[in-house]
Amino acid sequence: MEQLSVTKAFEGELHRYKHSSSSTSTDMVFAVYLPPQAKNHSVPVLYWLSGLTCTDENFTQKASAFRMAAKLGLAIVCPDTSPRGLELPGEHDSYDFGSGAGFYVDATQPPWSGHYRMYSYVADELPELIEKTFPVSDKKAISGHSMGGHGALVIYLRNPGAYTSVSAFSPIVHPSKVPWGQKAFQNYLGADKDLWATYDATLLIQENGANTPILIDQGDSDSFLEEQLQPNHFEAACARANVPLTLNLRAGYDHSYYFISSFIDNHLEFHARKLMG
Ligand SMILES: N[C@@H](CCC(=O)N[C@@H](CS)C(=O)NCC(=O)O)C(=O)O
Repeated sequence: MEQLSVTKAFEGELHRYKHSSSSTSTDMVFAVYLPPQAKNHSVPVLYWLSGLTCTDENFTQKASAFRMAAKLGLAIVCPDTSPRGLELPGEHDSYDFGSGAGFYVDATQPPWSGHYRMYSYVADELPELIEKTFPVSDKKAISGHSMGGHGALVIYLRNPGAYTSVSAFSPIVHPSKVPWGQKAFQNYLGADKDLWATYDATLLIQENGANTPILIDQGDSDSFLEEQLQPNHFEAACARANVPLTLNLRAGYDHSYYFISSFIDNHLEFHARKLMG
């Protein structure tokens, strides 16, 4: 693992690393914020998954999360949103597919299947690496934004017991039914709708339920709300499956990190209560 930087913040440290990933067969970069408590004892971890066009740096630079993470004693791990350094055909042509848009799935279709395996990377490889490298406990939670909110919900729902809690900002809750998800799933997963369903939070919760309350924040002035996000699908599925959901519709907020930074403290406190309770 190559250390790219260490930066002091709120008495803790933000580290960035590059490592060779067995999931993606590429180098991957991730960031980890270690709160000051990590100098004395192991701390729980929140995994943050970002959205389309992002790297690890959108959250670390724009979410304003580290003051609260330092207060709560929470580490935060931010992976990238896709493999990098490849030149697959069409990979860099659009903002909502390919680089910056791995959709947290394990692709089955060539040419993506050899590298675009972000589900395995985030759900399996990265936590294993984090837990053996840093002063963290095996208590973990997961959250994310938009495509990353989709990733957080899916990884949480497919791995019962692995995460103490899940939350999301502006998540793509029903990717099989909206243009962003359909484009990604068609290209990464092919035509098999049963396979699509294993990466669709609304269908997963209908099928499997969940055993902890879920927190979602959504801005009502988000320009993607009607076409891509449609949290009402997830809300209805949670009600049918008897899963407690807090869906905060926030008046006037858009899709940006200004929205995330306005409510990130609530999400960190929500996770800390479960991780440390
Ligand atoms: N208008 C955006 C659409 C993509 C977008 O809004 N991405 C969200 C996640 S879905 C984001 O977090 N962008 C980076 C940022 O705001 O820092 C673009 O084309 O770059």
